[in-house]
Amino acid sequence: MNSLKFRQITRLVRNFGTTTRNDFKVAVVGSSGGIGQPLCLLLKRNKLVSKLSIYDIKKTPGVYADLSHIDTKISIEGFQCAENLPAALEKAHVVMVVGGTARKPGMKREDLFNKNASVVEEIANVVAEKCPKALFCIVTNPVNSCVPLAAEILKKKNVFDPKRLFGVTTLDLVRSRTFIAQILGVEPSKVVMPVIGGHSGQTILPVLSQCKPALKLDKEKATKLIKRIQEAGTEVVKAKDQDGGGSATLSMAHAALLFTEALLKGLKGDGKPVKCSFVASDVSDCAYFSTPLQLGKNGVEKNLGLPKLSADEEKLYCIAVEQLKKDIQKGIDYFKKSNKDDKKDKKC
Ligand SMILES: NC(=O)c1ccc[n+]([C@@H]2O[C@H](COP(=O)([O-])OP(=O)(O)OC[C@H]3O[C@@H](n4cnc5c(N)ncnc54)[C@H](O)[C@@H]3O)[C@@H](O)[C@H]2O)c1
Ligand SMILES: O=C(O)C[C@H](O)C(=O)O
Repeated sequence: MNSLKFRQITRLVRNFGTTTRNDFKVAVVGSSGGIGQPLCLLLKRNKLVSKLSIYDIKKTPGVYADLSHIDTKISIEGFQCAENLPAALEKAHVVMVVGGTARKPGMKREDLFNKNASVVEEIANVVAEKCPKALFCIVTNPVNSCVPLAAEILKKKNVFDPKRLFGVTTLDLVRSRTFIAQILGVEPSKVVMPVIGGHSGQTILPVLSQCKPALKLDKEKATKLIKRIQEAGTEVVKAKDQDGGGSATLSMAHAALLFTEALLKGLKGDGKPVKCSFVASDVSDCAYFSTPLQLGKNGVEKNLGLPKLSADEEKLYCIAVEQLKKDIQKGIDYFKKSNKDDKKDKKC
């Protein structure tokens, strides 16, 4: 496909319907994928978005053509090929990264790092250059290592702002609400509970003691519920094995939409949205940790800190912290190694 020609076509269409009250450009990287496509559909229907920029290394023309027929005012531009990534991200207010490889049964999220680190690296470099003030959100796994890697790249370029880099953990919240609502027999929207830590196995810590409405479970049932939330991603991976493979896509697109909406409301100054997300913080012994965040015009307005934990949750917290430290270090080590290799290349 001729990427330049494609860009020219999209430029023509881009000006269709530009006057919305919300002037926000959202860029989706990995827009042709299992998460990317439904997420773009949801964003193309969202009133807080005025421009949707889609980027992938493949299938963009088809996804673009399809989305561009949807009769909403939101303008859309489509980009393919690495050389067009800067144009895709230019002036974006929110960059949502859903590109990269997904798990297959038997794999842990950590196993994806070798493949996905280079994707995050590439995108973080362009974010640093083209939209350093954007709210930069990473869905790509392993979130626990990809976020620290992106931070190192932004730091190297002197544009790191801890208020603007997010690991998206919203799916853990979405799942928790669903499972708890089933237990309590209430509407999922009525369930409010922090899920802290990271986004992988035991680093996912649902704080059941803080659940509203109150959840009164005996220890065995509470342990079972926590395990189900921590392993929910694997539950989907196993179920999808019979159907071509992959991990959660539809529920993740929904979760990414919820998170994007909260960010845009914050940017707009519309209320005081609160969401948990994996960010640089000093609330724990880890350099990055997910806690409830109040969002605002500059991203994180206030880190609401660690919720009160029960004695059992304190134990789970310590396990999460120990694992997270390793995951975070993996991201930092990758950056160091990749930088060393860069320097070596230059000498040659
Ligand atoms: N944070 C979470 O809660 C969560 C939930 C579900 C999935 N994920 C992760 O999201 C990622 C994507 O999952 P999926 O199911 O959509 O995968 P997928 O394979 O269906 O789609 C990935 C897309 O990324 C594109 N891509 C690959 N390299 C790229 C690059 N350099 N630049 C731009 N696009 C690129 C591919 O072409 C593909 O279209 C995986 O890493 C998965 O583990 C995270
Ligand atoms: O489990 C995965 O690999 C994808 C994602 O992190 C999830 O929680 O569904």
